[in-house]
Amino acid sequence: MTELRGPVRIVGTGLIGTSIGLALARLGVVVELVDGNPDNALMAERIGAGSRQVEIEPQLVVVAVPPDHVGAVVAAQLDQTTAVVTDAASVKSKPLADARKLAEDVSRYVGSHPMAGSERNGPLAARADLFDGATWAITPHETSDPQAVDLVRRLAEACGARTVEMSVADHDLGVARVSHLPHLMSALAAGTLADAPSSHLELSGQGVRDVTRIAAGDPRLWTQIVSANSTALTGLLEQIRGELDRLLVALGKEEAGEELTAILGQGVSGAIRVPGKHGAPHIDLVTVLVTIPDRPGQLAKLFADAAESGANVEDLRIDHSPGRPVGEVELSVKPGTVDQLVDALTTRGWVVHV
Ligand SMILES: NC(=O)C1=CN([C@@H]2O[C@H](COP(=O)(O)OP(=O)(O)OC[C@H]3O[C@@H](n4cnc5c(N)ncnc54)[C@H](O)[C@@H]3O)[C@@H](O)[C@H]2O)C=CC1
Ligand SMILES: O=C(O)C(=O)Cc1ccc(O)cc1
Repeated sequence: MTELRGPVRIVGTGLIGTSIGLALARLGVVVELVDGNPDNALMAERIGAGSRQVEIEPQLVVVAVPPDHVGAVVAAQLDQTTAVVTDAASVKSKPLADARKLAEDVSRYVGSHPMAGSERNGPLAARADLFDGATWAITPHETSDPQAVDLVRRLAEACGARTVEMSVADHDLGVARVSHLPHLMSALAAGTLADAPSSHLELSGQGVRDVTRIAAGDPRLWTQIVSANSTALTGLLEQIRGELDRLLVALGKEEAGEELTAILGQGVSGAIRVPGKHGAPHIDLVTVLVTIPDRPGQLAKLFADAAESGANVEDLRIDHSPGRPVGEVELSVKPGTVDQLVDALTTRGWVVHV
């Protein structure tokens, strides 16, 4: 096994690069920060992700720049160092093809992709715990050196992630389904709100927030991501176009109940296959709804009371609309622990619904 000793050079100190730096800093690994925009490297240094000047040669270089630039930066780093080089781009075929055009030998390069991020960008959006419990894909190519693959796996683990190894092509098909298509659907749904009357937007609840959150991602970055994965996306979008036509026909019928139920049922079948947190299989959780007065300190009290119950809160959602005197907190717990949570909260005066 190859040990991750560092230094690790990060090229591209935005959301992902700076988060990797912060995660490695937790372990005391020496991190060098490089960015085409000096302000971003300075900001990343100031928030503790590493240092802009490191005298020792890197053991590993992580390229965390937008996909169109990855191949060139990877090739330059292979040329300038003797380090293993990886990248974090959301697509894997194009960076590899670009790097191969520019570098003679790409055996020290192994692509990778942390499956965690945010709709925000830049170093100020970075978090040390961004990858804790997340999946991180490692995508060796035909000539990747096995020791380089090992070192990249070590990087992902050091950042708190669990790794899955897959081919470059399979990765790009997979992310088209679980990341890029959902992003485009979110953008289309959110786009219809751009000119909506504010009286309609005032009706917004958690559902529309869930569906539109990722649409706020940087359009320039996402243009590069979806363009680089256009073949896989085209197939999926054609499938969706067929389903949209089926939906329109069903909605146009007077007695369309069964057809609509079938389409919505297919959605349920897909939704329950999305794995739960930490890559674990999906388990049915029970949601306990707690009404919470809009006063300082109430959330802290609720969490303390929930902890007293001994039930582990697996997921949490806060639905709070400004101007309303109360908000609602959803605590998701395993079915076996619902009663103890409800009892403990009710005894302590909370208004609880299951
Ligand atoms: N945003 C997300 O949630 C996720 C993004 N990724 C991938 O990570 C990579 C970085 O994305 P973000 O951190 O979100 O972007 P970002 O916009 O926050 O950061 C990108 C950084 O790269 C720098 N940069 C651009 N071109 C450069 C070059 N040629 N040389 C040196 N620095 C350069 C920019 O100045 C910026 O600081 C992308 O390839 C993206 O596909 C992967 C997982 C999640
Ligand atoms: O914001 C989220 O929930 C994401 O899923 C972020 C994300 C964006 C791009 C990726 O390549 C991987 C993850």
